[in-house]
Amino acid sequence: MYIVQIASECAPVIKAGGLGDVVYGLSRELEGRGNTVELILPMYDCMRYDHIWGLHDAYLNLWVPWYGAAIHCSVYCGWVHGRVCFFIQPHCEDNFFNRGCYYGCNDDNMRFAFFSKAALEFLLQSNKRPDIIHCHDWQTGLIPVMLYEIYKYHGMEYQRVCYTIHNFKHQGMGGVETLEATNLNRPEYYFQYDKLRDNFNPFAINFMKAGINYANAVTTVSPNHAIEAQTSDIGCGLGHTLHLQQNKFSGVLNGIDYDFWNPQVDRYIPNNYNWDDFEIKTYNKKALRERLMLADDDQKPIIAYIGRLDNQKGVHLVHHAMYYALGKGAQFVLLGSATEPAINAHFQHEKQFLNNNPDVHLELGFNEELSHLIYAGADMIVVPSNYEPCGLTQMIGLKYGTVPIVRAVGGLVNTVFDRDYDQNLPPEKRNGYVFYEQDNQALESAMGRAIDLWYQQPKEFKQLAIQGMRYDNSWNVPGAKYLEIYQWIKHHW
Ligand SMILES: Nc1ncnc2c1ncn2[C@@H]1O[C@H](COP(=O)(O)OP(=O)(O)O[C@H]2O[C@H](CO)[C@@H](O)[C@H](O)[C@H]2O)[C@@H](O)[C@H]1O
Repeated sequence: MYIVQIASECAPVIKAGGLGDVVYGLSRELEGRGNTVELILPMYDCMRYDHIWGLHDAYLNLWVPWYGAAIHCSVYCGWVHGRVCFFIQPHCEDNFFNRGCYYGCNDDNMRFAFFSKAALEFLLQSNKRPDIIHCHDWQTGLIPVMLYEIYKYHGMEYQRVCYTIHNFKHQGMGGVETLEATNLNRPEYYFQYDKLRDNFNPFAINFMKAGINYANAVTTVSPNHAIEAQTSDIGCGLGHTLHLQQNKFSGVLNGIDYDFWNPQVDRYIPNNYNWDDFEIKTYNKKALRERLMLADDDQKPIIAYIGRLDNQKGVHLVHHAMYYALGKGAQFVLLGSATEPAINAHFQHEKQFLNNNPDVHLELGFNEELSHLIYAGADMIVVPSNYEPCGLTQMIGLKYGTVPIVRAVGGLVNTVFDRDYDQNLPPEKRNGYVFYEQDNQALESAMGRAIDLWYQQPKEFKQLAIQGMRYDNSWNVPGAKYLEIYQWIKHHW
């Protein structure tokens, strides 16, 4: 099959979070199974150009219709760790992707509406006719709309769309101007509830709702989250839309790329290891302590948090986890970045306050290399999310023998099984600790059990970590599931 992925991120060249990992990892798996896969991405000024090989011009005169005129774009092509990627660079005063950031601009909706339009225009003009267009999150929600309302009539009638939602919280809103800019026009048509009109704001069109209504198949990133999104407020107002479209909606658990996230071959960690030489992990722990200038004390476990610092991630519990760990005599390492000024200020303040404490380190910012050392060096990783569509950090933790302590939401439920209380799996299949409520006591109940096991029954703790390492969370199974979905939409629509 010929598959084109269209997204706003692809790790490691463009990565703000888990979306980037998934776009890269899934593409690699699909290619490994004999499919042709290409990616279309924005050409941001701030992406990691050092991860692109052989960047060359691929299509220099792409004219993208926009507001009744057209914007001149160049398309460049290069390899990102083996994946063929096309980068779209518009030449216009808006400088859509030369903003020094991936997201967070006031006109994000216009930036990505333009990107979606440009991606389709590139396919059309360069005569690319993939079997499947797989697009991701709100940034590309308008793609199936434009495909079926415009491009279908210009020679793209056989393309089918799979749309994957990684986070319902960010849906992308626009007004009449978005319809004008993209040449969709006809507000009286699109502003209907079964089309693009937002379920709550009658004056807005909703990009994600558009994607759900127009794509041939819609997925989210874990089976449990697919249920949550339809039946609770976690669908952020799209529950009803999903319910109406339930025949084409499902949850496919993400995988992680074991070429990149694998302690046996990871080139960012000083000592490679696996479950049969698990003791080597302690050298990474030592290296982590040295790197972050933590006290070199073998008698303490290291507990880590890695992730964006925002309300989704349960920041109040992240904060509590830090002090609870210290109170229990453990060390704590946090790697995270906050986009919200108040949350950023809070953790900056904590960092200063704890500056002289030899048992804690807060690294505020994005640091891919350091994240690998933390996964390899820590004993436990805490993921106390308010909601979590899938969650990759617990899966990476498992692979690195770093025991996850998670709240029972979203994909965390599908991947972490409580050592003491899981009812469905025998003890030798369990791999971490799970808590349910959103308060400090709930977090403590799980963290306390984990830390106590580390201190009191180290052999048992090691056994638990190794059981986690044996889990297969690779892209193997999810890759096959996506191919089934692609086949289904290719033959049934
Ligand atoms: N400061 C930092 N420095 C270095 N690396 C950092 C970092 N902060 C995060 N990372 C890395 O970014 C990734 C984050 O994965 P998450 O599952 O937390 O994704 P996120 O919530 O962004 O995305 C959404 O999409 C993904 C993918 O579908 C879903 O798993 C998730 O539930 C959903 O919220 C991991 O690879 C992690 O190591």
